[in-house]
Amino acid sequence: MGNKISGRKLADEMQLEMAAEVSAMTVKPGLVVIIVGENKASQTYVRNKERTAEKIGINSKIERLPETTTEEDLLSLIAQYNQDEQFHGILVQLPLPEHIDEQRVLLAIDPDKDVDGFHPLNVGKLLTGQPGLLPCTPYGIIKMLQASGVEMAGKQAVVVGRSNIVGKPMMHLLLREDATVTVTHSKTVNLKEITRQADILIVAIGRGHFIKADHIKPGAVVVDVGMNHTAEGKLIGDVEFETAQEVASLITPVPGGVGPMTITMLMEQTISNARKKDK
Ligand SMILES: Nc1nc2c(c(=O)[nH]1)N[C@@H](CN(C=O)c1ccc(C(=O)N[C@@H](CCC(=O)O)C(=O)O)cc1)CN2
Repeated sequence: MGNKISGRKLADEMQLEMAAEVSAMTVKPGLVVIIVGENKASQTYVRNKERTAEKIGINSKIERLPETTTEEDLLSLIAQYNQDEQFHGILVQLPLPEHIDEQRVLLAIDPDKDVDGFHPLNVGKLLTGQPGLLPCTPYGIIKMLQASGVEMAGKQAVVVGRSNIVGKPMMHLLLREDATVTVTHSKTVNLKEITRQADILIVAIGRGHFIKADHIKPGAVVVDVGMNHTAEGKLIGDVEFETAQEVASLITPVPGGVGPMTITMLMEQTISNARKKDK
């Protein structure tokens, strides 16, 4: 078995449609991305966001701040962009340096401009089933599953990982699609017994090749959110792709799976915010 879901291909298609939509808008969507420090992976992701925004016709501004930036300085920059009507989306790249309180920073972003969906108000809306801005990685995964014709209603979905960015919001989005959801994590006992029940297995545990073929029920749909670098510098997922694709009916690769969709959903939410201001 084994059939790759290309997030890259779907992302390219969606971005083309977005570019056409933006060119017809009277308000140019604006996105500001704030990055603090020199984290190499974060620098790459931010560059990719800038390139994608440019391709679509979104006005993007990158605020690159030094590692030594104080929490107060970061908060006052966010307050400035909260007031700036040119920007419909504000994103603070994570992780932040240790001396900055991440929750305080996320709380400072205007919830209506929180295109990352991390503000507690948007998290609460997701939890209570109200429309709101969504975390981009789980939102992108739902889009990929829908585009691939994967039925979620009534299916057993297992999420491996309980982060605020992926695992927890993924659980709520799958529930919204009427899946039956189990969330597992690093302290789960008998993990393999649980993952082998999954019709849909979402893996976001942050450990390279943690999930092997024998964790997977034959015919399951497997989504790999992992992004790990080997000692040789190779990018690998949380799932051992080569063996897993023999068992899965559909599987996302790393790279080229979930990652490009994360950036695409960020652009989608920025455009959708700008559309509210469009005549
Ligand atoms: N404020 C946020 N911070 C972080 C988020 C987020 O959604 N919001 N998610 C991750 C990083 N991330 C986006 O910011 C992200 C990671 C990876 C990719 C991606 O396209 N990856 C490529 C491979 C890239 C490479 O070669 O290294 C792929 O999978 O094909 C996009 C976005 C943590 N921080």
